[in-house]
Amino acid sequence: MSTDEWLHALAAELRRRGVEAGAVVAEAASHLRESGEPPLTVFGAPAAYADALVDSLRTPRPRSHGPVRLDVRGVTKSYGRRRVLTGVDLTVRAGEVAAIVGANGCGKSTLLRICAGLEAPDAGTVHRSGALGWCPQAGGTAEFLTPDEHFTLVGAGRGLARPAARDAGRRAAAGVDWDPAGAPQGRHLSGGTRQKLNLVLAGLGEPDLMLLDEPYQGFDHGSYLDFWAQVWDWRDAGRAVVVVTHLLAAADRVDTVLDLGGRA
Ligand SMILES: Nc1ncnc2c1ncn2[C@@H]1O[C@H](COP(=O)(O)OP(=O)(O)OP(=O)(O)O)[C@@H](O)[C@H]1O
Repeated sequence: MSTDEWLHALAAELRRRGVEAGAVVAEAASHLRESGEPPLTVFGAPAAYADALVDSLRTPRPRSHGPVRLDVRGVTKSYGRRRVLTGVDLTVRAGEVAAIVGANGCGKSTLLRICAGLEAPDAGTVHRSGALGWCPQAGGTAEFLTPDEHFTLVGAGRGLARPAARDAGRRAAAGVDWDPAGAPQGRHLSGGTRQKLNLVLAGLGEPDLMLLDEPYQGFDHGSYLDFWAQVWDWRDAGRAVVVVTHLLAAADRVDTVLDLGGRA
């Protein structure tokens, strides 16, 4: 069965089960592109994978009773005449993971930037508590600094001495299958490796609230799985994590799915 045939079959199986197929199929397609492996090896038969997805969407996890780290109320945002967000609410507590999902252009990154305080909403409020870790979708690294220099610089801002920052950065990098020791300046890193650097920087100093905008772009399949393992570890350590993602396959394990729907 070719990848296209498998994806069509998955879409049909999901629709048959009453699940909106678009985002899930796009996610599966992106995995398959990255992994280069046959769909039957990665996901198994379309019907069985659709069953597993539907089951996972029905399994609620007990909610955390930790303190609220992010509270978004009635956030509305327009660019010119174009309304991007309308009355968005989101609450994330310590020990919880929230996923922000939706079609390309529906406002996921805009919402995350507003949550990070990088942009102001037209209406509504955002309250954060605790230290913030931020991983943008792209950019965020310096062309002329090595990874170790990034760790030192960002670590200093978070109260870490130089050796502690470097060790923490290298340890976190190993968690996504990357060894940054002796790595070249940012401008010479591949796109996926730059994203690994961004992700490691977001987690430096163990911030209470992590805002991650599709942080796994360019990761190979193994690093992508490592990323989610890292997210569950952060959650279990009591951190609040918000991930912008197309990856509804992780919906069984996140505490909140905020679906911003179709294109704004
Ligand atoms: N600074 C800006 N000025 C004008 N329009 C903007 C600005 N930032 C975003 N937009 C528009 O707002 C809409 C939402 O963009 P946003 O990047 O938040 O979507 P998204 O859901 O994150 O998309 P994707 O899944 O492709 O990353 C898009 O139409 C985008 O072109």
